Formats: sequence, structure tokens, C-alpha cells
Amino acid sequence: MTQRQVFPQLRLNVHGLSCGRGDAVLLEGLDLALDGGHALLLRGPNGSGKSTLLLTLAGLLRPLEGTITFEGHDEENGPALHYCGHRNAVRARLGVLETLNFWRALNGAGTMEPEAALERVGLGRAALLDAAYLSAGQQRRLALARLLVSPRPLWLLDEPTAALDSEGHALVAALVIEHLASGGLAIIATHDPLDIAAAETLTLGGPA
Ligand SMILES: Nc1ncnc2c1ncn2[C@@H]1O[C@H](COP(=O)(O)OP(=O)(O)OP(=O)(O)O)[C@@H](O)[C@H]1O
Repeated sequence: MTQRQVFPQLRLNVHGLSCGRGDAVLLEGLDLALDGGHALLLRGPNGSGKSTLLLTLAGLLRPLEGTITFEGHDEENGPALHYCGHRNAVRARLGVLETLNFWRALNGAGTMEPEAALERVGLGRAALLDAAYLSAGQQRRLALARLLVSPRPLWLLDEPTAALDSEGHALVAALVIEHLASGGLAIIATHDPLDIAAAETLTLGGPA
């Protein structure tokens, strides 16, 4: 059985955060505290700024104002977060298992072996296939397997259920619940229902 990574006590603190694109301010004055073991679902209409907020939290967009800090995380243990965006980062002529091994080498190895991660996301029988031959939903599953092979406490997931079937939706919820049980945190932009009891919801741009 695969041993589970357990994270130390962690807290994400966001104070007075404003973010946007170009001259457009999409979100102003956001205060937020999220402790290990908890998740936040970002909801809101198309274009309301969910992806922008995730990119800002990931450090890929500069905040217009405010601060983002991560209490309890020791940088010596590696980066604090995984950002899983719309693109699956899958390349032709690289096998499914090779792709996962590549990401594991780049992001750092944990206790879960790549083969076990592929089994977990339902790709056990596709390990030797060219990754570009995977269907859209299977490519999404491969992107999710990256989260499992390189443990990081904060998961920032942008539409993780995109292209997934109903069993895949349940898989995403189960993976997040397991991550929270390990003391991890997750912030998830989604238009889909996700059955995660510990999750609170932040709606951007008015009711979804
Ligand atoms: N690179 C960019 N330059 C300028 N504006 C952008 C850029 N990327 C996105 N935007 C704009 O920022 C706004 C917010 O987009 P964002 O992707 O954050 O919304 P979202 O809530 O995630 O939407 P969706 O539900 O469609 O995924 C949109 O009006 C979009 O056109």
C-alpha cells in the first residue's frame, strides 16, 4: 500500500488582494485565510476572474495590491504549491509513464510511484501509449496524476473536471478529499458540482 504524505500545519493568508488583467481590475480587497485540511471552491460566471485569481495565488501574475503568504511552510521542503491550469502539458512522442516520470523528476518525488498514480487516475493500462493518443479526458487524468507523484501542500486547480466523465468528477473529489486529509489545501475554480464536504465557496462577479 502507498504511504500517504502528511503535511505540517499550514495556513494560506491573503490580505487586501486585488488582481486583474492589464488595466482591468477583476477582484479588489480580498481577505482570505485557508487552513490545512480545507478547500475553497471558486465559482462565478465566465470571465469573472477565477483563473486570474488562481494565477495570482500561484505567483504567475503579479497582484495589483495586497499580500499572499503561506504560514508553516518550509521552503527547504520544496515549493508550496501545484498550479494545474487549463492545459495538460502533454506532448506527442512521449509515453504516458514517461510524461509522468518527466514531471516527477522536475517537480520532486514523493512516496507514490508513477505506476501507482496512473492506476489511481484510471490510466494503468495506458502507461506505454504515446501521451498524445490519450483522449481529452485521459489527458486530464494524466495531468491530475502529476499532483500525486510530487506532493505539495497547496493545490490550485483550474477546471480540474474539464473533459472528465462522471466517474472522473468523483475521482477529482476523492483526490482532493484525500489531499485535505493529509493536511493539504486546495483552491478550485469550477463550474461543476464537486462533492467535497470540507469546501467553502467564494463566488466572484456575482451569483453564478
Ligand atoms: N492575457 C489576458 N490579457 C487581457 N485580458 C485577459 C487575459 N486573459 C484573460 N483576460 C480577461 O480577464 C477576464 C477574466 O478572465 P478569467 O480567465 O480569469 O475568468 P474566469 O472566471 O476564469 O472565466 P471562465 O469561467 O470562462 O474560465 C476576462 O474578461 C478575460 O477576457
